[in-house]
Amino acid sequence: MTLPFFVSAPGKVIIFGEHSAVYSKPAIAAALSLRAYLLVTPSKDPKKITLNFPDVELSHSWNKEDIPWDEIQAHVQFKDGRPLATEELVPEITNELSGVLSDLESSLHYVASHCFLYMYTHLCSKEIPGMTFSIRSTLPIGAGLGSSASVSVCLASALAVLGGHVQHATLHQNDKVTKNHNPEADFIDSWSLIGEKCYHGNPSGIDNAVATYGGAVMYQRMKNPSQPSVRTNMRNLPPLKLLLTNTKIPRSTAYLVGQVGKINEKYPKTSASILEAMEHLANDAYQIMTRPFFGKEEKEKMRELVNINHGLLVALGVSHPSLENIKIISEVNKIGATKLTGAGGGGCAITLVNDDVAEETIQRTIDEFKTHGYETYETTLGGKGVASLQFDLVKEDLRDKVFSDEAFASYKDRFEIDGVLSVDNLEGWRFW
Ligand SMILES: Nc1ncnc2c1ncn2[C@@H]1O[C@H](COP(=O)(O)OP(=O)(O)OP(=O)(O)O)[C@@H](O)[C@H]1O
Ligand SMILES: C[C@@](O)(CCO)CC(=O)[O-]
Ligand SMILES: [Mg+2]
Repeated sequence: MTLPFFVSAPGKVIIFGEHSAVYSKPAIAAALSLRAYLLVTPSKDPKKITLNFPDVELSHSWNKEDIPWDEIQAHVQFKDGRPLATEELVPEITNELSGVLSDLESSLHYVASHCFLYMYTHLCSKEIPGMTFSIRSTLPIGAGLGSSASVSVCLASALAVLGGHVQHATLHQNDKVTKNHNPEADFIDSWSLIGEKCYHGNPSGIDNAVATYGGAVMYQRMKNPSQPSVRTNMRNLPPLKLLLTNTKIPRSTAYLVGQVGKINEKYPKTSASILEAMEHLANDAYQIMTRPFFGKEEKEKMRELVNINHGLLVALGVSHPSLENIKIISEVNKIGATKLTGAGGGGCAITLVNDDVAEETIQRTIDEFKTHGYETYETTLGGKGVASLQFDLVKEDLRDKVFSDEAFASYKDRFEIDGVLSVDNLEGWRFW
């Protein structure tokens, strides 16, 4: 195994169907150009595994010998010689890991470390020397844009490569279009879903699927968890002008998914009707988005569906005053239709911008958002999926800077990270 190397995976925006996706309804989502990057370097002490996750202020090391490898691996299931991503987390393994995690005080650090160790102990072995795993992301964290899934996909792909279950990515982006059957990406997707289970208990799998494969998809989890989810690629995403605005109100996806679960238990018939409405809505949107001609009438319908979807999410109790404020401001300025995106409760809203709005009006609205402390992102939809960057594939004069732990830790913001590492600009990135 040649170290160091990078992997990277995108965040996502759910256009229709968040929350209903958990209840096996279809949802439509697209990858973003905002991404997580994971750098794997050899540890000075080969017995040590270190996590450097500065975005969440986590820096932690373990002695590899302290991990109960034999006890954990006794519970690992294999299929075709590779560790199998199970339908549920194995409680005995979580229990074995709790001893190694006992010195992590904050629950955020505990969950992130558990997620790492759960995948590490399945995909790697005690024979593999210690390494340092450093993550930086250009995505806002806990804001509805799939930051947890992009991290899960990065960890799953890097650990699968280290464990010898998957080869480094080899495809140039243009080769990808022709590749329909992709067992290596499928393996990464299945393990990143395990990561998402560590983060929020009951994920639909849409976020990690988009982070793995990129592009835009209609996604549906099956009611029977042993059946694979259905993923329909939407190759020709219509030209949608979207504003993505972050309220910066922190929230947890696990909590919000749990709250919808409670509504579902308390009012099963009412909630079933809301979820069914969301199902029809995602199907209607899919029909409109895949029409060969996407004109004025289609755009108008999309905006109506955005408004209806937001209303249904409000009914499930996952909005927040700041999200309503973004909706009001965009309506007063008549820039387009707004809905929350991701789990809600804070985080981000998307605005589908009307075609005829003057650039000046959009800018004025963004400035108004700013006065409330909100941040609007410029990003493109249909971003590239999971990728790896090997040392040898980068131009010789750039290698030391690109793969330096110190340089990676020193980038001040997302612009500096992308300035060096962007999967669109730095030569050497390959895709699975
Ligand atoms: N850059 C990062 N470094 C380390 N951990 C991260 C990073 N980004 C995200 N995470 C992990 O993901 C968690 C946030 O996940 P959560 O699912 O709550 O939000 P999200 O994925 O951003 O939004 P949504 O699931 O609604 O799309 C963080 O608490 C952290 O554990
Ligand atoms: C809220 C949710 O639907 C989307 C989170 O991005 C949860 C999921 O689908 O896993
Ligand atoms: Mg998440």
